[in-house]
Amino acid sequence: MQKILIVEDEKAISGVLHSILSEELTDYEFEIANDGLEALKILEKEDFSLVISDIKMPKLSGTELLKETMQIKPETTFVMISGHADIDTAVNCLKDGAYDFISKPIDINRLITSVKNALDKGNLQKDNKSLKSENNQLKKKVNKKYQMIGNSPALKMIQDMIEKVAASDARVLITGPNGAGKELVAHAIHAQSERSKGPMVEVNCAAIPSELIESELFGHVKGSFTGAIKDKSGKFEQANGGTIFLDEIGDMSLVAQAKVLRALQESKVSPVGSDKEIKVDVRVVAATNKDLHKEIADGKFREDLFHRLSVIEIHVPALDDRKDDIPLLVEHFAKNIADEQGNAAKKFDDKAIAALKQFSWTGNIRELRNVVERLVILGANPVSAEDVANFVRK
Ligand SMILES: Nc1ncnc2c1ncn2[C@@H]1O[C@H](COP(=O)(O)OP(=O)(O)OP(=O)(O)O)[C@@H](O)[C@H]1O
Repeated sequence: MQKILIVEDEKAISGVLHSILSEELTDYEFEIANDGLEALKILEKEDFSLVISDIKMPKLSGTELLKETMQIKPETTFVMISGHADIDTAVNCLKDGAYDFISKPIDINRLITSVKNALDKGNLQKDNKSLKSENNQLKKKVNKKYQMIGNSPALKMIQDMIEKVAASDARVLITGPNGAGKELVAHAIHAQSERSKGPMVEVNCAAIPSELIESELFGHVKGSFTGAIKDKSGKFEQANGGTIFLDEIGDMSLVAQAKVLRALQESKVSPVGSDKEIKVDVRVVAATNKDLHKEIADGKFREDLFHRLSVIEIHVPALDDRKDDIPLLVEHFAKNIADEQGNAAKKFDDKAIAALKQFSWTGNIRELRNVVERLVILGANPVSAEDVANFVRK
């Protein structure tokens, strides 16, 4: 039950306040202190939704009580009660953090309104605080999922770039071989940006047949082609206010590239079969494992689209080019796998790590994760170089 503290040296007044307010506010518990010092001792031990305090009191005045409480429990809401002579002091109390003051003789209606408003404000602040902390916890969880492990200079440079580009709305092209972490970079950019409040919509351009990509990206209206049985929104519209991640952009047909180019130039999309144009506010992040310069030279990728997409280019190097990241990645994956299985994480001894560093990782980090999982299941604890020799065929 939430509590209200009444601080008043005149027992007759505290008694009246108590009986009026306890009748109005049946959901609250009341406590009475006879002076500021007694109140401070109570406040040090317990939390109150509201303190209603007289200003002029022996031992510790209401003003001093307010100041002391703001030091230890700044979230406490105060309503001050002032005599005629101390109106100026009451106004100063507002500057020191009190919510309101009521002058004597007390007008009952004014008292009840002020107390109810003060309680509402306190509860709103509490809700706001708990929503903020819930939001922060969620963000931390998301950020953890897309955490980029490693301390090689290459990875540190990528992390630094992510931090910088996340603060902007610039389009980003992420390049690098399969399994190197391009998708992770895209998620990290979104998660660290202001747009993280909005959606992150992923499109795997290689997985969508070229005749369907336009409808997938921009939506369609009912009847615009066989199979369009109802209106459907496209991925650009779904990503409004957030980020669209165009994965494997190098595999998109030239026809689809032309349409994406138009959407990027105009920040508008037209659903298939409609002449309506929809304005969208979307940040575009694209990724490819192809060498787009070569694709352009071969006439397979539009140069104008390349320039639109690659305002910032982040290259994620192959794991073989940053083997220094292997020890931390192994430890990270071993811990993740143990968490998934509800076991304690297995250790890898130095020789096992050295053996893993000897390999060539053509499947990059994805392949390393699979190998760690195999070794965690099949190997001893700690996982040894013999385990690596026995269970990893490369
Ligand atoms: N630095 C890293 N730290 C931790 N995990 C990583 C890191 N880089 C990649 N991973 C993990 O490795 C796997 C492959 O990464 P991701 O899917 O981002 O690669 P990709 O380059 O997008 O691959 P593809 O081109 O095949 O789509 C994922 O499980 C990802 O979480």
